[in-house]
Amino acid sequence: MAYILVVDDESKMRHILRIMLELKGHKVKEASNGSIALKLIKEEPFDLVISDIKMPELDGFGLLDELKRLDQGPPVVFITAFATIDSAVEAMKRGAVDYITKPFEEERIHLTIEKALGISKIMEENRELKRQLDDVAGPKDIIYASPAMKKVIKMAERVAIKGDTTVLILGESGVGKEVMAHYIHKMSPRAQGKFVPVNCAAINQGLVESTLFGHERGAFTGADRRKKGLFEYAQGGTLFLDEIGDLPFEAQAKLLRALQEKAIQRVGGNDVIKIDVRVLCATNQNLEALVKKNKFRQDLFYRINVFPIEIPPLRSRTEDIIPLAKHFVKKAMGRDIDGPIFTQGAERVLLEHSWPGNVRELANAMERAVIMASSTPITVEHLSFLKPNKATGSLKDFKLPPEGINLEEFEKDIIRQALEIADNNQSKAARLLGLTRSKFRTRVKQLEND
Ligand SMILES: Nc1ncnc2c1ncn2[C@@H]1O[C@H](COP(=O)(O)OP(=O)(O)OP(=O)(O)O)[C@@H](O)[C@H]1O
Repeated sequence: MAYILVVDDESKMRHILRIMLELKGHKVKEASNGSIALKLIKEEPFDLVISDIKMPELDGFGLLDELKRLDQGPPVVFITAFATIDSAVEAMKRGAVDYITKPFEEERIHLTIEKALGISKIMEENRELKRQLDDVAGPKDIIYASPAMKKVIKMAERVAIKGDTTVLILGESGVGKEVMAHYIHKMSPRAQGKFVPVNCAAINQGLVESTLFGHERGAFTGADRRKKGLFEYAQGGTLFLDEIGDLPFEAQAKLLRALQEKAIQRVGGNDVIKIDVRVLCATNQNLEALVKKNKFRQDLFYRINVFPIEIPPLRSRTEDIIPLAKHFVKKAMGRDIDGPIFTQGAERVLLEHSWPGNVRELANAMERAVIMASSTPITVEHLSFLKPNKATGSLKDFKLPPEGINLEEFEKDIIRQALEIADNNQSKAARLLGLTRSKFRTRVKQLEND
């Protein structure tokens, strides 16, 4: 038994197919065009779609294209009125798994459907395998939805496969530079090797070279044993040099040599040790400005700036805020969550905050909100520590446009916004507008009556 969606603008055709399919024990739903079908497919788990090609609004090919974009739709079998090779070939080229011809031959239809259902099962198994693979090899924790991040990820994936290219990851503090470095490693041919992150700003200045390149016994006071550095430790894998702008000047020369010669020497040693390590760097400083101030070597800057990737601040990719926030809430609660995670008002507060500390600030805020809320949905109250920019009584930034406004509509809109932020609590909404609850109610009533 399978769940099949029949899409045709002719109700008679849908009816004939429904009867044929139901007699074989399948469950059937009908749609009269591609748009309706698409909506249903997003809501329900169909095993198969049988669709006409020519239909008003969204035709069969359009539906197929949309399903491909969803990347998880059921397989599609087309119905063609006349068995012209052309439309059948076009259908298969576009990704349909098969086609049936009108007038229907019952036996052939059932054979086609059995075959298509077999393909459906394989597609589902493939998806499951891919999910399992992602769990093992891929970082599933890089969350994004914004076009800006999609572009960045695409670039990262493109450079990741070039397993030796140095990448410079730029962006404000907390935007996810380390997460990105890890992602590049995981998507690269070095994924089986180690990912070794090191924060250049956090290493004791005097020990930077020894930390990165290792030292021989007796190289300096306290070096009572030979020690391997992080470059050797990362052999075959990826070394991530975070806050590269803070690397001391002398160590920069040594790093440049290591990158150019793919070899290092331990501090106090003469042996040249070959290294097979990809270096990824990150900074939130302006390296060019540091070069001008003679704080960063120009030659090293050119060497590491081969492929810069800039991660935009969270405030300029607002589409990422809610998916990230939901991810952090689930993480903080340690489980999946049924039902809404945020109220509408809470989402609005999250979207309106400017997130100067970027994703890190959002992660910390969600941890705090979960403690305050203890259960979902999280409301505006649980986010009160975010202190939204409070509008001043005079609305200084609001300028009356020369063509004027409709004051009543404006007031209605402000009241609607207040209710949204207050999660429909009238007292809270009144407070947001500096009104008493009774005055607020009178206003609302007046506007409703107008
Ligand atoms: N796209 C993302 N998906 C999921 N988690 C993210 C994402 N981006 C950042 N994070 C999380 O936000 C926090 C900060 O990220 P990360 O340490 O990578 O930032 P950073 O830019 O390297 O910061 P800094 O400049 O301070 O070193 C981490 O807890 C990280 O897991």
